Amino acid sequence: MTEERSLQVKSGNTTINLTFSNEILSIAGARRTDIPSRNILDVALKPSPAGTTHVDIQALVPFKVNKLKLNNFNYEVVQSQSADSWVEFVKNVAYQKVKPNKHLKIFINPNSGTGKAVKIFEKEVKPIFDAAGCKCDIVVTNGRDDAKRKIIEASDLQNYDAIVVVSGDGIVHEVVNGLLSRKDESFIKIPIGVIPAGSGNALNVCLHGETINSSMQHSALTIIKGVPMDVDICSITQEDGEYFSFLSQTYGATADCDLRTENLRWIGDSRFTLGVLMAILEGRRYEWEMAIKYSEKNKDIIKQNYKKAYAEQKPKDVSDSEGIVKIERKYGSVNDPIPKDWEILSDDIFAFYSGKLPWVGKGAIPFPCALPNDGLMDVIIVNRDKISRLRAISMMQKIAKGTHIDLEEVDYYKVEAFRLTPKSRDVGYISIDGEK
Ligand SMILES: Nc1ncnc2c1ncn2[C@@H]1O[C@H](COP(=O)(O)OP(=O)(O)OP(=O)(O)O)[C@@H](O)[C@H]1O
Repeated sequence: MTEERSLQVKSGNTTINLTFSNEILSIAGARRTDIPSRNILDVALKPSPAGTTHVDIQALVPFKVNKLKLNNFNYEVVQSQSADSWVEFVKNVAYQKVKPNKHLKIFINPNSGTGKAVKIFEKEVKPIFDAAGCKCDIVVTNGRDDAKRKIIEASDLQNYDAIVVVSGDGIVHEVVNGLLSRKDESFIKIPIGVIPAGSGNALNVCLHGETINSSMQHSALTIIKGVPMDVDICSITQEDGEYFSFLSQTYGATADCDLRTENLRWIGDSRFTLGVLMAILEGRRYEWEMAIKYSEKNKDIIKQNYKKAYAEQKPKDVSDSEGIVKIERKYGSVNDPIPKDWEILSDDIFAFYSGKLPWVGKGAIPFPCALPNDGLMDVIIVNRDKISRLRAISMMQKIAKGTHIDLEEVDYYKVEAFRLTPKSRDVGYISIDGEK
């Protein structure tokens, strides 16, 4: 319970008490009551030329279903001597756990999703960052790897409180890879925030859930007031070097549904569904060899462990977060011999999907037991000869709710590492975080 403070202000012809108690800003007698305090962005005092003092409150208030709207409240203050301390008090409570007035490095991909990222940022997001007193340094990316290159080359990263991407997961992937490719690992502690302007926006769905996934205002608020959390990053070696992945690694129909439908970008996220349907109807078969180090193979145990870990999760204080402090590479590289305790799989598959986070997009939660920092990857393997076309369609529908893992044709594992070798380079893509 926070200390009671009130400020007498005029609203039209009535005098009202602005109070801030019990983490609720209530405006007694005014139009609006019970505005959650966490949505207050900024409070300021403004002396008018005539000598009266006004208090300006900018707040994100609930609007329609699952939306927020930026509102300005302006009141004339009756007792101006208590106004300063009231404003200070409200600011302190509204930004209890996070730094106010953040300095943000922002990357906008103008070609993300349906190509509206710049407009979305200018109209829906920038006014919120401005209201919260954030300083925005904006880069509009000019092509593949531009964001990655700029992160590697930046000499001023220490000046920023967060890196924000206005894009899909592709620019998040580039930022992660840029940070981890820097020589000075100290800067990789910077939190990454996301405004979902792409087609899949998996990271944003994982942060906000599916219902408010498309609310730019919620995403902006998370950047302003969210507490950073730790997420494992996977290290991947291919013949041409090392990559880092925060989201997923996939081969088979699950990779093709994204990478073989790039030309259908204009239809939005339905292209992924269409892509899997095409793979099922064509009866695609993917030949491979897989060496895998399991951590847990039993689905029931995986589910129980997940429930336990989830129940024990506690909100963390911002100061607890260490960010990415050190890269611990446990399993050598692609040219090393396969360790003895790994198992080898070689039956043809329909899909292999490995992930660090539950959702890979709206309506697709392939890894319902994923924990962002358990040091393990969740893996699905669908054997080509065990699943019929009909069951493959049923599996696809069940992925929307994460119940596909109960199908007997679907293997669901927790793994520490794997090595994937497609038999032919002509069949199918390998996709890392949705990138080729
Ligand atoms: N100016 C640009 N023109 C074309 N492509 C760009 C540009 N800037 C960045 N890119 C590339 O666009 C690719 C896709 O970007 P992004 O992930 O933002 O959108 P998306 O694919 O629609 O969303 P999602 O990854 O969530 O499906 C990235 O690989 C990125 O490197």
